[in-house]
Amino acid sequence: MAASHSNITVLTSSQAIINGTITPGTIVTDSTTGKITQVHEKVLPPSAFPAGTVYRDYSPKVLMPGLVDAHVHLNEPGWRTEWEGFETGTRAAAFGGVTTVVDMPLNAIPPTTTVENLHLKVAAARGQCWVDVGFYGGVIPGNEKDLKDLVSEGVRGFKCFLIDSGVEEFPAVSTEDVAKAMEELKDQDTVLMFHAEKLPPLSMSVGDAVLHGDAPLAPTGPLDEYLTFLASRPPAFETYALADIIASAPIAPNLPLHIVHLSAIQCLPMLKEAQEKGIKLTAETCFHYLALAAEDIKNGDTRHKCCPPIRERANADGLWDALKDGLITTVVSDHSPCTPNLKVVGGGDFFQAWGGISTVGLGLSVLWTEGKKRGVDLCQISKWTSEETARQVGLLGQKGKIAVGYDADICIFDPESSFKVTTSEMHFKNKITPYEAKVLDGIVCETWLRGKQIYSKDTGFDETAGPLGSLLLEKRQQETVPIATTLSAPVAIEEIKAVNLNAVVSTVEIQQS
Ligand SMILES: NC(=O)NC(NC(N)=O)C(=O)[O-]
Ligand SMILES: [Zn+2]
Ligand SMILES: [Zn+2]
Repeated sequence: MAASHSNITVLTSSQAIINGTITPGTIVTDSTTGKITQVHEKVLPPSAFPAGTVYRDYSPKVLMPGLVDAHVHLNEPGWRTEWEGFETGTRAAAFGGVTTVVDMPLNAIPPTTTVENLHLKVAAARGQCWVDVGFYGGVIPGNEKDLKDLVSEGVRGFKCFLIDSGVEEFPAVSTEDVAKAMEELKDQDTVLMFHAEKLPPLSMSVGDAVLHGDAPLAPTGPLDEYLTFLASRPPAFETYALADIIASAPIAPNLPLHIVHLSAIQCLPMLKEAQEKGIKLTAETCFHYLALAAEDIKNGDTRHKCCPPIRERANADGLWDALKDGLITTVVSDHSPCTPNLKVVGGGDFFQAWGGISTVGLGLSVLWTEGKKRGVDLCQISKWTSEETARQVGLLGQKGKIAVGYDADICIFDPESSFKVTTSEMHFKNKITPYEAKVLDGIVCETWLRGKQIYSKDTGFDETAGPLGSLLLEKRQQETVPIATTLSAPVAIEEIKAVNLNAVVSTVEIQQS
């Protein structure tokens, strides 16, 4: 009898993030269906479950939903697999309690701009992923007729650039191209996302500088000085792009629009006003815009180069406030690595170095380290990095929450410990990140994917089971109301055992063996 319940595992702790609060919690998971079958807002003893049930008490560590990192560049297939790949990128994710990543359409060759190209990407990913992986499609000039087919094939949204992307096979779109994409997508269940930096027109003044043609602002100081780089991508690039997006929004009033990696706080009043007018516009920001500041970046330290740039500390303060107010809803990594020779180059020339920061898997600790100084709790962090990111990519109902019927993706987090970031904490392919040698608070002790432990701080990755990640190619879904809800009222032990044996969760039936 005992062996028949080996697919059921009970995770319990005096601290769990359930229904948006930290509470004692017990989570019953089924590794056969991969689902959470019961959630109790209290610590239940092993005797509450049938003999043979695996039972783990993690008190006082925090049981939280696995993170959904809605913005990573895994760069495979093609020659930039040297920069990152599915195996290493998703391993790094699992290390950091991230159980789902969504891969950006650019940097791989070919880019994910057609169904054929998506199929190549999916073939490259299969069997390599330690966590679940979804895919974005890309909008480039002239591919509007590919977009609906990409929706049908399960892309979780689309990204386009309003400025040079840094890679030639993924050109920027014009306002007219955006209009065409919006026409195609206006009745589709998807999201259109923008790299929202755009060059204002000729001789529009930007701060002290005046723009010339469509070239980015020419450097006005030494090329290895961070402030020279910062000044070359001013907030006006972001506000100008945002104004353009807002002006186009009426073309597709039902289509969700989303700003990726928002950096400049000057965008915030515009975002607020657009949302108040009923425009379906959301924004994400990144770990590095919240935790790093221009004042601290040493000249020549091109590990910090990304676009839009990391701005001053006062800017980070404003981004934190916008998160707390719910104006910005998500925080992602924008993990966009490259090889060291392209990142630290030309004696620290910010204009030659690749733009992109390696963070996947470090984000939870980065956010906790900075957030707790600012009075932020783990529930808020979890909302920004799990629940809301899952919603953003159409996975809410399946990912991003500890709730019955959801995938049993769990991160076990110890907020009281800290660690120094060394190469052994960097599981991404190229061990180069601005967080190197920094001490971060909060350690991910274990990561569980669909009811199975895939990573443990003590025993490492489960190499025997191998990468267990699935590719998320089913169509986007809205949140569904699970059949069973969290049980918070006192429940008799016999009743729990009965539920455990007979649980039917959403449409998935638990198999009895
Ligand atoms: N080609 C890129 O990976 N670009 C990325 N680069 C950054 N953020 O610096 C991005 O998301 O725009
Ligand atoms: Zn971008
Ligand atoms: Zn990106």
